Amino acid sequence: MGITLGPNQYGKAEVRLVTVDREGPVHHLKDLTVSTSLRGQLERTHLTGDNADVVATDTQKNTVYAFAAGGVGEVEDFALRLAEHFTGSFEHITGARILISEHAWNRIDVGGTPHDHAFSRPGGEERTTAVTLQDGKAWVVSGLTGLTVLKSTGSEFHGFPRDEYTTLAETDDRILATAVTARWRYSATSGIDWTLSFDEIRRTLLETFATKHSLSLQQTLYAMGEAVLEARPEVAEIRLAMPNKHHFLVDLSPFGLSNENEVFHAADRPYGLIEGTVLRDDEPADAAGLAWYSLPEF
Ligand SMILES: O=c1[nH]c(=O)c2[nH]c(=O)[nH]c2[nH]1
Repeated sequence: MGITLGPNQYGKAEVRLVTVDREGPVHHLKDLTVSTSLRGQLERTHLTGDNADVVATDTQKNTVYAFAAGGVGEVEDFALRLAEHFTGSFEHITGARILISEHAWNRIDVGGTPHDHAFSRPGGEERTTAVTLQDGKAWVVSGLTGLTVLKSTGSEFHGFPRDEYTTLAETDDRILATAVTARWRYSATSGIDWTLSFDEIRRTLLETFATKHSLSLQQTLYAMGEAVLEARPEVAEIRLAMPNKHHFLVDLSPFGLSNENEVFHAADRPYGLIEGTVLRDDEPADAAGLAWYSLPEF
């Protein structure tokens, strides 16, 4: 019986990086969490403790900060620069996975004017990118998390099977709420206006959620993915994870009151978790190859 080392990677997780880009008195902030993971011929350190091939995670962290000098630019380009640096500079490092979450800051509005250098943090949404570079081939999977949305009508759920454990009432008018996590794989790694693409995909996701009359969250998920693929040719595939943030009608009958679809309990847990991939016919599901391998959440 032999024992061998299987797939492995290592790096610095969650490097917190804030940059201030000064355009005279007007400051531009970038607030990122960057995780680096390197892959390659790393048997020596695992099997014998010989660290000759190990780019220290401390070095990886320092590289992230050093590369931020002079400007981060778009997160996709920053991640590609880092991945190319690590794989290009160290012979035994043949692959890199760089994850970046970008935390938004909005300018504080002072008397109707956006302030030059004071910002506020909008709620929990993040823009994300995951760049994978392996043996010279790169993939970009970008996305967003924490995009919390709710529609107070335009959602039904009925026609599901009933057995002895089914208590859920059928409804033709319910609240539909979710916090969207979306990740999409780009078909190229250059020649794409990343921010424009992100903004348009986000807008398409929101508009479809708002306007598609929903018979299930699954149907809404598919419609959102389909709309993105129809609108954005640069996207090869999109994966969505959407928790069903249940809003249950409160039984007011003990108080002699009726509830005309008006008073709800916003439940925390458990929640339905609806996940799905929407693909192009001409892009087989496994075309992603290493793009998705060991990505958190998918
Ligand atoms: O949109 C829904 N999909 C489900 O699969 C489901 N299951 C459930 O209890 N409520 C809902 N709602």
